[in-house]
Amino acid sequence: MGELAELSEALMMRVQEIAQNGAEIPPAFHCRNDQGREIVPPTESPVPIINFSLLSPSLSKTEEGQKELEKLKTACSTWGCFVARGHGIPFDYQTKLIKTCREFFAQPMEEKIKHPKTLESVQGYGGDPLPTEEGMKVDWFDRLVLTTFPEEMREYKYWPTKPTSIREVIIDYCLKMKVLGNDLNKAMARSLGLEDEDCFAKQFGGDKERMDTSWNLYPACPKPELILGLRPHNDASGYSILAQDDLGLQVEKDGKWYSVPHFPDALTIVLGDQMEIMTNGVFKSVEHRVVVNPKNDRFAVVVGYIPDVEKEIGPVEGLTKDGGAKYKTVKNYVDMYYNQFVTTTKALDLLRI
Ligand SMILES: O=C(O)CCC(=O)C(=O)O
Ligand SMILES: [Fe+2]
Repeated sequence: MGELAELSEALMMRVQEIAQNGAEIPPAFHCRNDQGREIVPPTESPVPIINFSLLSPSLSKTEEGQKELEKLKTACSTWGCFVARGHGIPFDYQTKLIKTCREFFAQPMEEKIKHPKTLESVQGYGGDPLPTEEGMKVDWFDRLVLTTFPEEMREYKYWPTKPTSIREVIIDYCLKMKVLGNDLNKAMARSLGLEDEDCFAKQFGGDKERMDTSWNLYPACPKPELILGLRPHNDASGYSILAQDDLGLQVEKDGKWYSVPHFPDALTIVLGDQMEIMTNGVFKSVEHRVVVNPKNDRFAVVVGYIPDVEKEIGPVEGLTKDGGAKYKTVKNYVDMYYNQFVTTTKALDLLRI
């Protein structure tokens, strides 16, 4: 078998199957390394919790509103992450979303691989290629990745049709996240005291922002101390909005791993590299990873909120007054990020001035 064919075949094998077969965990998954960092449990985790409803512009002059904006600024600049409650997405709606995600992954493999990820694209159903050579390490998860907005970027060949509601659920949820993203862009600008509260929205491209969605399944694993659902990484997005059905996400701060607390009604916002660039380093792109549960499968629906690929982004004017720009401008950072992924130099480091 040729190398490419072998790799394609490997792409077809899924972590879910390995977990269901109950076989030994292949050594390629043995990649957990806590890097000597203490792990702070969720019950003691100080990861900030923001009440989104208090970020509304109508409250920004009130004491409560001011306090929450201040909290948002501290969360984004010291943690690069926060848990959002009071965001207005009904709890039933979120439950339905996660249910559809579970239904998708519960289908037989023949159904799911009708729209597989290919070697050319990160879109479709798949995950990390299973190793084809010695020393390759892989994460313990399967995922469905799709670009949902702008509409003209959709490639329906990667979009599943079952369960029957799936396309509608994906689009409708991303539309809701578009509204939330718009509100968050404004709130972040207000929290930084920027004159133009649309400065981030403009960088995202107005209505042309890109939104990628990733539906992640982390099968239960009897040996969570050996493996990672997702190895430490920073997101290439502006920020990612996560709905999860369980604990597992950890963020790095001051050399420790902090477990992100889980509330079924909450969404977690993880700041990516492009928000760090746009805020001239005031907000922080946060390193994060996922640990796996020994008993239960874990599901997460991630929406990457990303600047328009045609748009040049860079530090916003109001944040370069003292000391100038710390980052170069860049277009289509996501591609740059993935091109750098296999090297030792991070894409963000190439843009630092
Ligand atoms: O599953 C999670 O909680 C995090 C997922 C994540 O970090 C990602 O998809 O980039
Ligand atoms: Fe991530």
